Amino acid sequence: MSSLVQVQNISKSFDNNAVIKNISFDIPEGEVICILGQSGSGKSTLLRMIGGLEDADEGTIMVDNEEITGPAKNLVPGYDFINFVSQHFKLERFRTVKDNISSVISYYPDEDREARIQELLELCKLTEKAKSFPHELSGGQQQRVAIAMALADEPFLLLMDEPFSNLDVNMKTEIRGEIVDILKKAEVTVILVSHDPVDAMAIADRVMILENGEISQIDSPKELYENPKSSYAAQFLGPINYIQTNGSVEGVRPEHFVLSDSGTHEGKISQCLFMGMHYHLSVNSGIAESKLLIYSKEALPVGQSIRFDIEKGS
Ligand SMILES: Nc1ncnc2c1ncn2[C@@H]1O[C@H](COP(=O)(O)OP(=O)(O)OP(=O)(O)O)[C@@H](O)[C@H]1O
Repeated sequence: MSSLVQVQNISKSFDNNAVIKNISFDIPEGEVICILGQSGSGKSTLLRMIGGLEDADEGTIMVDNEEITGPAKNLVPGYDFINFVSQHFKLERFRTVKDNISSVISYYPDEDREARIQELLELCKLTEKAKSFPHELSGGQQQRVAIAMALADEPFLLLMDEPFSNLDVNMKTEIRGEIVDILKKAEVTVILVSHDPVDAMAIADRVMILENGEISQIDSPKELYENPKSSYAAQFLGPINYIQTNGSVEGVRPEHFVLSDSGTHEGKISQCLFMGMHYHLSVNSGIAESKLLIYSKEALPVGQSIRFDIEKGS
């Protein structure tokens, strides 16, 4: 797979405050990559520079072999082959779903436009809603219209800035699945910015962890989750315990502790909390300085001694 996006030695400061610090990475064509980081880590700034909406101080950005430059060099910032979807997507209130999509490609010849609209309605599961107005749609359906509009003129690159942050938790889970489907079928290259690790793990082929304007790690979600290279990356993706083994410290996710009467390790429960899917046990153990977080299917009494093994999958 060839690289569609090449970012080389990009830096950006605002008021002498370095926000992006000498970042380089490539994105292969067709990949969905998620930039994950805390608030203020520079995610949106990086995305906006890739889209040509913000000037970089140093470095180069290439998309499909074309150099991307910001507003300082472009009278009309942005590029035809790069589209944005943000949490503040706007649908025209007095236009139907079909007309909203159609407005993006009004310059297509009639026949091509109609064919493309039908394709997008089908891809985004909106065929039944073609004649509906935005206020007649659920938040998830509106989100899908926004994505159909962003895909309408067949961009090479789709940039999504926190597209799910206005949706409630239940809706988000459903929409996440639908969006994964749409993006994969559309075969478009996507950069998604999020501060939610669940978005990243569910949607992305690769995840970039951005820490204070620097890349902390880029890997597949599974690799990042199982083998984080820093405690920042580790904690970002979910709870992790640090245990001492053979003189070194190792990170172990709670689900890798398996309770067993004949387990190798021992500990004492200091707290047991019901968390829905399982109980969270806080456990004092000689193998860790801090309390361990261990999952249990059943409630266990505080003060009880337990034994457990560490079982890491491949
Ligand atoms: N136009 C600007 N002028 C001055 N400072 C800015 C500007 N844009 C961003 N910043 C600053 O740059 C830093 C990074 O901002 P950015 O929006 O890229 O972070 P982020 O990781 O996307 O944060 P969030 O998740 O909160 O959106 C912040 O400290 C922000 O205040």
